[in-house]
Amino acid sequence: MSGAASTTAASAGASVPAADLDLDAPGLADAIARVRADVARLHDELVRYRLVVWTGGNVSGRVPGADLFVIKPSGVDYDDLSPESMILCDLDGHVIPGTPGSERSPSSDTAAHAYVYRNMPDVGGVVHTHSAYATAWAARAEPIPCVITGMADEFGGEIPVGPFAIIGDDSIGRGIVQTLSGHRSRAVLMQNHGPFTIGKDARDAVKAAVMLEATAETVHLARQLGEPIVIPDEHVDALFQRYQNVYGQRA
Ligand SMILES: O=C(CO)[C@@H](O)[C@@H](O)COP(=O)(O)O
Repeated sequence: MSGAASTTAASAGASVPAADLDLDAPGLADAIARVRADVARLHDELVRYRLVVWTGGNVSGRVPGADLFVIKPSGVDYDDLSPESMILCDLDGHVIPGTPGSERSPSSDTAAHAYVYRNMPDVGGVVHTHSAYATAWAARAEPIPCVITGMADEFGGEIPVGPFAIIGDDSIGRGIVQTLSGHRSRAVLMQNHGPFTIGKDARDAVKAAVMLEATAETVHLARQLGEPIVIPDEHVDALFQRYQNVYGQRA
């Protein structure tokens, strides 16, 4: 396929530029197949948790060890998404020609996802939705204050707002990276648009999108009853540390 070297990037520690990859090398081919399957399947979670209407949201996942990611085609019904219809891109957001799905246009937000992968090397998944409550906060450009423990657990503080940005070029990506770099939150409310979430992989970014919407709804409801009480920083820190390091099952 593309590139001269037969690097099995998935098994290598460092990330290998797309042009140097042999996409048919077994390790890399398996890694791409896994990410294609995960990304296709995870769109069902957006529907299950009612984070999207029609085709208005997207999931992508980085291919471990390679300068590649997988994203959905633009405007295709979620019921019609399959691993083979996912689109493989390099980290400049260019579709890799000759690969399954490459005959279709990738998501309108491909440039934004690519910018995040280029500039946040630890990010392995990106999600965008227009989920109702989070988008309502985004419409007001108001950060969601940290007033419930579940939010401290998951996001380590308030959910920040990113700038207004035009769809289709780097602008959204720049806004996401600017806002989330050095921030504990894995979610940003892009002004007048909606939420973008990041994670260590695509599933983790979907989890952040689900938790964000629940948070946005609960804090909105709390505000109908009066002014919610902001959790002091030292408690937020303790909750975040416990949830991130102790909660759940340890390997
Ligand atoms: O936010 C927007 C457009 O406003 C897009 O993310 C959304 O409609 C989904 O587009 P794609 O189907 O991923 O191209």
